Amino acid sequence: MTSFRGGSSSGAAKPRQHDRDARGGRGPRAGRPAHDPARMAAYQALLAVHRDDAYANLVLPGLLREAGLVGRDAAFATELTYGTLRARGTLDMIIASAADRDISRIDPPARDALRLGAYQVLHTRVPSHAAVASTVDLVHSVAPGAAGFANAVMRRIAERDLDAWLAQVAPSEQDNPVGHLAVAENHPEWIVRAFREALGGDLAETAQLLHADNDRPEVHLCARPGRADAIELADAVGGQPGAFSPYAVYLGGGSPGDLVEIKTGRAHVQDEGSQLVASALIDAPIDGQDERWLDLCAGPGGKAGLLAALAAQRGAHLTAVEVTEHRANMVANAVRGLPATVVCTDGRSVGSDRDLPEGGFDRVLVDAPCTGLGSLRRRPESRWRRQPSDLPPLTKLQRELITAALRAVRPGGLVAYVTCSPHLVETQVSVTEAVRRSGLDVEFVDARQSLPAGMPGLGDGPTVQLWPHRHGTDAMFLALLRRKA
Ligand SMILES: C[S@@+](CC[C@H](N)C(=O)[O-])C[C@H]1O[C@@H](n2cnc3c(N)ncnc32)[C@H](O)[C@@H]1O
Repeated sequence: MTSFRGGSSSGAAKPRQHDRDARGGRGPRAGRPAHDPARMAAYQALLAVHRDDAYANLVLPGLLREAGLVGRDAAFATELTYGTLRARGTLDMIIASAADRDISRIDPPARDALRLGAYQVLHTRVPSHAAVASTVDLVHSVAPGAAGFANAVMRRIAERDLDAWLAQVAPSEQDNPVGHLAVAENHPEWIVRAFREALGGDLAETAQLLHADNDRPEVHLCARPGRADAIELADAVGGQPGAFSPYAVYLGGGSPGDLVEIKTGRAHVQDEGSQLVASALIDAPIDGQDERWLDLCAGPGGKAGLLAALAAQRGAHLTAVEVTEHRANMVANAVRGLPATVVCTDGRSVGSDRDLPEGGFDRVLVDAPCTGLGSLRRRPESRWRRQPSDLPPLTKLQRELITAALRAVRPGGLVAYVTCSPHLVETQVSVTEAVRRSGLDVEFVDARQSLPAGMPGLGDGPTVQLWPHRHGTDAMFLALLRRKA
C-alpha cells in the first residue's frame, strides 16, 4: 500500500560543526595497550562524539558489540559515556581548575580521558584510587606523554567531593541563581534561562526539569493501532502500559531492537509525548471530509508510523514528506504496508509540487526541525553542542513550514505544529508569527481537549507544553490551528 516518490536531497544533512575537539583525539594503541574494555569503549564513544560529531546513542552499541561487552560491563560503559557527556561542561570547569589551565589547552585525548576519570570520582561509586589509576592507565594508552599530568590532575580532583568542587567553580547561588543551577545541574546557562522562561519564571520547577534531564530515560514503545494492543504488548515485553497515551508501553530494560514486536512492525520505539501530539491531531474533531492527511516533516518516521496506522483504521491516506533522501527511505520503512505515500521533497513546495496541492489536505502535521532542547535526556551530548545561534535559521524554517502547512490544509481542516523544544522562540513565537504573517483566517484550537482526559499540568491552553518532570515525556510542544477560510 505504501508508495514512494523520490526526489532530490536538496536539504542534505547539515554540515558538521567542528568544535575545538575536532583537532585531534586518538584511539587506543598509541602507547600501552588498555586492559579495561568498558572504560575504553566509553573513551572511544567520547572520542567519536567530540572529534567526529557522532551521536552517542548511535555509536555506542557498535563499540559495546566490538568489545564483547554485555551485562554489567556494558551497563557500566553506557553509564560512563552518557553521564560524562551530560556533565561535560561542569566537568570541564573542574578539570580546568584542578589543572590550572583552560580546558582548551589540554590535548583532546587526555581531555576526554580526564572527563571520564572526573566523572567516576565525582558521580559514581567507583573508589577514587581505582578511578585515578584507571584514568592514568587510559592516558598511558591514548596519550602517553600526558600520563604524569593526568595523574596530578586526577589526584587533585579526588581531593574534594562534588559539592566542594561546585562551591569552588559555580557562581554563588545568591548572586547568580541561574548560573549556579546551570553548573550544579550540568546544563549551559542559556538553556536554563530558556527553560525558566518557558516555565513562567519558576526557578524551583526549572531545577526539577534539569534534574529530570539528567536521569536516564525509560524507553517508550508505541503499540501500533490495529497491529498491537498496549496492554498485551506490555505483557509480552515485560513492560508497563503508559500513563497517558493509549499506545504507549514503558520498556523496563533490554534492547528494544531485539524485540520480535519491533522486528515485525507491531510496535516502534517512540517517546510517549510524540505519540500524544501526533494522535492529538487525529483526535481533534473536524467537519466534512477526513481522508487526506499530510506529515510535512516526516523523517525518520516515528509519527508517520503512528499516523499511517491510524489512517489504516480510519479509512484515510497519509502523504509523508521528507526533504532528505536517506530519511525519506527511513520513513518508507516506517510506513511499509500502511496507506501512505512517501514524497522526498521540500515541504515548503506546497502549491508547486503535484503531491502537495494547496488546500488538498484535511489534517496536516508540521513536526518542524528544532533545537531538540526537549529531548536532552535522550541525547546526552546535545546540550553542549547546541548554541543560541542555532535559533534564527531554525525559526525561519519553522515559520516557512507552518505557512506551507496552512496553505496545504483545506478550509475547516487542522494543522498541528509540533516541536521537540520548549524554547518560547521556537514554540509560541514561531507559531503566532507564522499565523500572523500568513494573511489567512486561522484560529487556535484548544489542544488540551485532544489529549487524554484528566491529564495534569497542561496549563491554560490553547497550546500545550509537555515536560519530562511533569509527564515523564520529552518536552513536546503542540499548537492546533484551524484554517477557517
Ligand atoms: C523533527 S524532525 C521530524 C521527526 C518526525 N516527525 C518523527 O516523528 O520521526 C524534522 C524533519 O524535517 C526534515 N526537514 C527539514 N527541512 C525540511 C523541509 N524543508 N521540508 C521537509 N522536511 C524537512 C528533517 O530532515 C527532519 O527529518
